[in-house]
Amino acid sequence: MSNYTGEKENLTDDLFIKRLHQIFDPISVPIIMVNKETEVVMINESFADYLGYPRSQILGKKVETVDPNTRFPYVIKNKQPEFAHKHKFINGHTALVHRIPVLDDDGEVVYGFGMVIFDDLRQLQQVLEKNKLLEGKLMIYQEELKSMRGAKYSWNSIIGNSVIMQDVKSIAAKAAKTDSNVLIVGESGTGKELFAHAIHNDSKRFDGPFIKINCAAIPKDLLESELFGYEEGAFTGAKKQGKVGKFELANGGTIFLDEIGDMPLDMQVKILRVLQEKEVERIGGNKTTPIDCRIIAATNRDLAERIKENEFREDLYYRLNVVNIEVPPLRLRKEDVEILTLKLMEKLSHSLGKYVSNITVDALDCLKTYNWPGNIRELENVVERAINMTDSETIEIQHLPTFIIAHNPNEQVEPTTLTSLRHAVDEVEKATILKCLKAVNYNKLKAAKILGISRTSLYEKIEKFKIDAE
Ligand SMILES: Nc1ncnc2c1ncn2[C@@H]1O[C@H](COP(=O)(O)OP(=O)(O)OP(=O)(O)O)[C@@H](O)[C@H]1O
Repeated sequence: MSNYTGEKENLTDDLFIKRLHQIFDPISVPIIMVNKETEVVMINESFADYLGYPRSQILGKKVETVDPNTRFPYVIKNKQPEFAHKHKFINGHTALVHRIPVLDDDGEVVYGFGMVIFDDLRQLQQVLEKNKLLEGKLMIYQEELKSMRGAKYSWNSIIGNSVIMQDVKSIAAKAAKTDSNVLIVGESGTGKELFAHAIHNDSKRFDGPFIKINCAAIPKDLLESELFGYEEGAFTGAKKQGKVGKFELANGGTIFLDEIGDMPLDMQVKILRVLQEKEVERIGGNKTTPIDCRIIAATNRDLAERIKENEFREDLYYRLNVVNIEVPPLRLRKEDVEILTLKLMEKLSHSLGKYVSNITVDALDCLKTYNWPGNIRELENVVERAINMTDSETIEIQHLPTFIIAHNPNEQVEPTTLTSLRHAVDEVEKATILKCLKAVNYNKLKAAKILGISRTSLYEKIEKFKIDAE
């Protein structure tokens, strides 16, 4: 620093000005310096071009004579800089300029420094418009990225008013407020993933990423690179630029290890290491990256059993199972079937673009007595199928699959008896049609209306059941 002041003091004024020109000429931004008498002592080529005069005609002249609108006299008098001021030049251009007084050690003005930061305000306008557009686009991408990386579901997405579900939700809500690892257990299709999303969304990490990996769906030899990533050229077939692993992607947020019970033992060891060391190392890499992410794991396997069979590491189990959430199967909360069915009808009607809002009591009773081995996922499928089957706004019993209609909760139905059950249904159908035909004096149009089927379909059934309809 002392060098800088010392050197400047040794320079003659002429040399100093020469140096300034040498510095500012190569710069394409218009720059000017005036002395305290507002005489131009330096003007770079860019500024001279901008004003449209040769430099020799400007140097040494009072700046007011070159540019009558100049505010340099005020800046020098008031010793106050003006930043990004709008200025109309004699050449008719409106620009944005800085004017800065240069003070000596005693605070007295020695020079005035000026530069044009935008030589055409229309350009600035365009830049601002472009920026606005880019900001808008950025917001859309950020939203998209959030929905791709983020957790979609909240507590409201988890439908169920049964006491058992209320209890599970309240445990999960408490877990959300801690930063402990969570293990969610329950049969397939019970909504474990919904719980994982809701916990993340209600946690302090809600703003961070939510990264899901299904440990059972990814081939064993790819799982490691999915979880930990790899460096360039780590193995044959590796992407040139390498790959970021799920743990790194989840940094600052939550990683959801779905189907953890199916994770191979060697990978369990590696996960345990990440949990203990809180850092990951990419395959083929030689540096570790610190990781701050919460783990939510889920499984439909009996982990205690897997531990006994030496298929799951006990130490990993304890690390993951800090908070345990057990999502009950649907058969243990049959009181939720009605609300779930209605909400699913609403949701699926919307996505299928077919408005179906009612379900008959018979059809609903049938759903309530079924045991739902596939849980809510199965109910979702059944409701979707029924919406597709119905021609009205109502789901009726005949829109449900036969295996649900045939289900008898008090009796174990053997597959072989299903034919006779179907036969029984046929018998009931035949008797009902016959009764109806008799009641309307064999008027087929009236009978079809009462039975809620088309005339063609009635004729087909008369034919099928060999009913004497004359
Ligand atoms: N309580 C619920 N309310 C509304 N929808 C639910 C509920 N539980 C589950 N679902 C729906 O059921 C389907 C299965 O849920 P989810 O994938 O969360 O189950 P899972 O227990 O994680 O299953 P798996 O063990 O097979 O991965 C999803 O479409 C989900 O939206």
